[in-house]
Amino acid sequence: MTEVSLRCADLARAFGGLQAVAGVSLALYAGQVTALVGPNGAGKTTTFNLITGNLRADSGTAEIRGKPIMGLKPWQVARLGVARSYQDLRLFTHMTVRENVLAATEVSAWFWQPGGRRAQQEREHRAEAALDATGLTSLADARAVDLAYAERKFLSMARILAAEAHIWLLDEPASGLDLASRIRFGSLLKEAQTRGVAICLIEHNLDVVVELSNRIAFLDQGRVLAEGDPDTILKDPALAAIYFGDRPQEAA
Ligand SMILES: Nc1ncnc2c1ncn2[C@@H]1O[C@H](COP(=O)(O)OP(=O)(O)OP(=O)(O)O)[C@@H](O)[C@H]1O
Repeated sequence: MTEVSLRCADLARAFGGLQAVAGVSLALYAGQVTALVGPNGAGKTTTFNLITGNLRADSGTAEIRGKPIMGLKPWQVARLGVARSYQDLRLFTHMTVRENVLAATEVSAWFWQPGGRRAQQEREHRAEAALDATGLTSLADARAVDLAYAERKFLSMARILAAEAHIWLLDEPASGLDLASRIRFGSLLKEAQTRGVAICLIEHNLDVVVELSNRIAFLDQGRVLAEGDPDTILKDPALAAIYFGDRPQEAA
């Protein structure tokens, strides 16, 4: 059986009267891509926020390789090996591409480590490798704000790579990418899978989901309605009706 990298159970979070996440249970496996699929407002990004400590859960549990993480701060979760990307990318727009990637390497620089030249060189080496893997080496000295859209998406991925995390939570990383860029993106994921990274992908484009994911967790109204292999989930007419906004109860 494949190793479980992250497991959460019964996660819940309300915003006032709105139950955004209503008892989500989910496992992410080493070397596998799990796609979180569901209509707008289903609770996908909020689930990420609960896992990463960006939001506090009202209830539920989560653990990384068996270590409980509920209540930890985002930086503490990051140090347990979770890297996360955002829909709005959250780059340091006025820093250079290289500086953006170097900043992401600091997550694994433990505060008691002697800094020293060697540690610095190791971080620089990781940053250069991430730039190379994402095709950004020639743009390393450009400011993030001056990059084209697809290049910004790849910069966000370079930051993930440089963090050397074993769990990646990616919020719509392929949205707006053309086919060639999507293929490049797909090969980054494949390479990470071979290294045992557990990847969770929020994705609206079902072609991308089929291309890249091993499993789907289908969310609706804060709940996982179904989980399984992409073929089975995407062929389910009831889920398709929900996904495309055609619920039977809304038809009247
Ligand atoms: N900080 C917040 N305060 C109030 N309501 C929120 C907050 N964050 C999310 N919500 C609401 O919670 C629900 C779930 O939002 P969430 O962003 O998790 O959905 P999603 O599945 O990621 O949607 P999308 O696919 O559109 O990004 C939505 O109704 C959203 O408006």
